[in-house]
Amino acid sequence: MKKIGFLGPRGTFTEMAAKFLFPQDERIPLKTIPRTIDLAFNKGTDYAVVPIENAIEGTVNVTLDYLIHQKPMPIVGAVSIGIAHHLLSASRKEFASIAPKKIISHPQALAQCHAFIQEHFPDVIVEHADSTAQAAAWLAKHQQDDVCVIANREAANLYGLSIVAEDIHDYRENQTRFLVVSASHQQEQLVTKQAHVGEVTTLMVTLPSDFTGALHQVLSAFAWRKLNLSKIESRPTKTGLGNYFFIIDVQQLMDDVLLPGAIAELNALGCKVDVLGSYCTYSDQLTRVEK
Ligand SMILES: O=C(O)C(=O)C[C@]1(C(=O)O)C=C[C@@H](O)C=C1
Repeated sequence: MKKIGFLGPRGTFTEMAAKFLFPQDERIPLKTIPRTIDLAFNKGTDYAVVPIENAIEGTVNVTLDYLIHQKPMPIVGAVSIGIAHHLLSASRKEFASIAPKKIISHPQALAQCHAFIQEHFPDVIVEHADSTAQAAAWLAKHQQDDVCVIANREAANLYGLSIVAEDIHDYRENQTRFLVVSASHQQEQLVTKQAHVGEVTTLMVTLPSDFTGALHQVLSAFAWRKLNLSKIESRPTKTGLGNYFFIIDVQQLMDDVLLPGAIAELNALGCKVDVLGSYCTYSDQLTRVEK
């Protein structure tokens, strides 16, 4: 049985993702995303499952930055999970009669429900927790009537809280993509074939400084080879204002010809290229996106 680290406690969305990919394995809840990554890096777990991107709020910067700057590890898989947020209370009151002074949750969850909070509780104090389930566990312990948390149904059941408002995320199509990273395992077939929706190679490209049209030339190296890109994102190198690198997702696994050719072309332009992973992607929606 493998050991899977995830952002805990039990009842997080990350646990849903870990359970989906590793239903038979031992799942180990950890307090924060960095700690989850640390343990996999030190080979205390076989895999870490960490959130990377949300359809409403975008990249989970702490995951990307920590993986790049602190504990680099290959990405060996990714899974997208449908995300539904609910407002949870320790009391049994109806929505119309609650007046929370404070709403606690993970910053990503709070951001995904921003419009709901503004509309219904414009003066509420918003407090960050390490995860949605951690906020739910706190409320179950402290039983405060004037506090609500945002978390999922599983957390409501686990911690005995009631759902006072359902599906409070601001846009219906809410999904989060989670990465599976490992210091000890290669990419492998993680779940049943039906959940497999595609393949990705993630590259980190640092442009040479002061090179007019560099990004244009980088993109051309993929374009003329007909390599499809599904994401391009810039993040600061943390070496000075205005210094950025690019994270590029190419929609295919590493091959012998096209991707090595594109990388060689980028190197010739003076770019530094790191392959962060070449892996299969999965989804709980069970639909294969044909290329
Ligand atoms: O707090 C949780 O339940 C998590 O699993 C973290 C997390 C995230 O960081 O994006 C995961 C999915 C949702 O987007 C909200 C929160």
